[in-house]
Amino acid sequence: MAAPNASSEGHHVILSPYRFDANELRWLPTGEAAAKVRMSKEAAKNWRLVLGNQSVALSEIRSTSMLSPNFLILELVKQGHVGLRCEDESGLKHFVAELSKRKADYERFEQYDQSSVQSYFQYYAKLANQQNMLQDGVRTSTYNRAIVENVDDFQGKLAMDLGAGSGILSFFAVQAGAEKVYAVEASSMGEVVRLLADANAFLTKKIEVINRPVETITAAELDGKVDVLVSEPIGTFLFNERMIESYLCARDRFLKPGGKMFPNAGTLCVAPFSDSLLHWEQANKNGFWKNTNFYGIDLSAAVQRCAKEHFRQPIVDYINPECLVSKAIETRFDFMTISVESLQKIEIPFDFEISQPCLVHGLAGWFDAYFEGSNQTVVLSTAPWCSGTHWYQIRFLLEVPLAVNAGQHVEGTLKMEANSLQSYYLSIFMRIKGTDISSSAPCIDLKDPEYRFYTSANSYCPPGTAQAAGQQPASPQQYQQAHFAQTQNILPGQAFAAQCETRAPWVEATAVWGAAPQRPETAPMTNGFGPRT
Ligand SMILES: C[S@@+](CC[C@H](N)C(=O)[O-])C[C@H]1O[C@@H](n2cnc3c(N)ncnc32)[C@H](O)[C@@H]1O
Repeated sequence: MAAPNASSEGHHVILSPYRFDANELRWLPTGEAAAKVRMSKEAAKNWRLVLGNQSVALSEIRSTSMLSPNFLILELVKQGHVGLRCEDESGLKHFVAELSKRKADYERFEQYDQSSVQSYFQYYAKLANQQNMLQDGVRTSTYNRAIVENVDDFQGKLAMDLGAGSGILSFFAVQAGAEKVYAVEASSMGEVVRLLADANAFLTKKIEVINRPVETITAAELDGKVDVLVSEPIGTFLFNERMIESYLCARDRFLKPGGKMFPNAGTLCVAPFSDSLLHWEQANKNGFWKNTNFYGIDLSAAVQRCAKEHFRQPIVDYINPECLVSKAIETRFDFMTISVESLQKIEIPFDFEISQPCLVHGLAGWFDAYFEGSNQTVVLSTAPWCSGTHWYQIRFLLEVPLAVNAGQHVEGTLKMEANSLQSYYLSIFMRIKGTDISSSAPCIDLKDPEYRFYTSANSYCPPGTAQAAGQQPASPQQYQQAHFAQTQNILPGQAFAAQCETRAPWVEATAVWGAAPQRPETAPMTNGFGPRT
């Protein structure tokens, strides 16, 4: 489909090829070459319809159907550009400003790479993938508590469940006393919500399924604004999938003033970590490309590129809390107030005091989600010291680690930039405070993580967490021993390069701690949107 176009040429606004409802300034990204223009007869006097180089005042158009005394409905079925022209330039400016605001909502999925959108909804259309989320006991039970234990926010209320999936949060809302729940689901999983609701007598009349992206719903389709919005729009490192933007869009358009959001806030947490084994694993993944005689071809020219490729990948697995070498910093995002625009570029400055002499190999991250209800606050935490979830934790690696002594500070910034793959590119800059010794990770691709929990026998398994098939946790004690053997003689600010040669022996020793890696029984399913596995 062609890129959306709403350019202003003089007094013309050209809209192509979207269906367009001028009265509500509503865009439907259907790709149909037809336009629907709806506005009051009064407003229509000032507007002209432009088709190619012909234009006609809306009020003069005869081939219209009158749906109500107040609205003029015009259906155009011709191919090509369809537009409006206003005689009054200030009116046009106002129109264009409003249009741009509304356009952002309706084009949410148009702005993305379409193959990304397609695989995204295909993924969620499968029961197996909904089941994975439902069976994340920490996630589902926390949502359950947050909803059913905040009865005052649901009793007799009108609710919306954005991204209903199998419908579970809609059903919890009814259990908490909601009068009616709009279960909004863009994928064909909407059919399952209906199926399950009709199979459970207490749900059937209380659930209304809207099987479309929330961005395409109009207020007129609802009984009114809702009292409470529930959603699980959370991807890896909170923001992968960019579904929180749809959550904010639903808030702006459908939540009553003073209404509640479940969750109402999220915190992103980052802390520096030291994990030489992980770094070594990644640094050595380019081994194949060192081959100088692969069927007579020297592959080694690709070695550097291969290393960069692996360091661009965030590592998703559980983190042994002992790897963290400073207290985490938390950045709170208040879903009740933040804007979609504020999520396009996120910057997290940091200044960590390092607790022990170590190599800092990068930044570890996780998130918490808050449900601050009228009856009680419930927190869904994915921190390394909490029970594991399907989000695990995440680590962003520095290709060249920093050697830091206890008490030194590491300062810098984590930057996140939204991209058209419904995800983010991240960059990290870290410097030992008061020195010019720094390291950076310039382009990390949040959409393309390595699910190390499934690929490395060295991946950590927190107590009480079911291991992936074939996984053995590395011993934290042995790990720490080896780690400190490597790092105890580091001078303040000494660059890592000098340490490289001393690394291999103990890493080899640690590599045999676990059982030999085996393929997990079920290979992780992924659409590239985080460990929904
Ligand atoms: C993470 S799943 C959560 C499913 C379910 N609420 C649960 O907690 O088990 C997110 C769901 O939101 C749907 N979704 C994502 N963006 C959407 C949008 N803009 N409008 C409607 N549904 C959306 C996806 O298809 C997916 O089923």
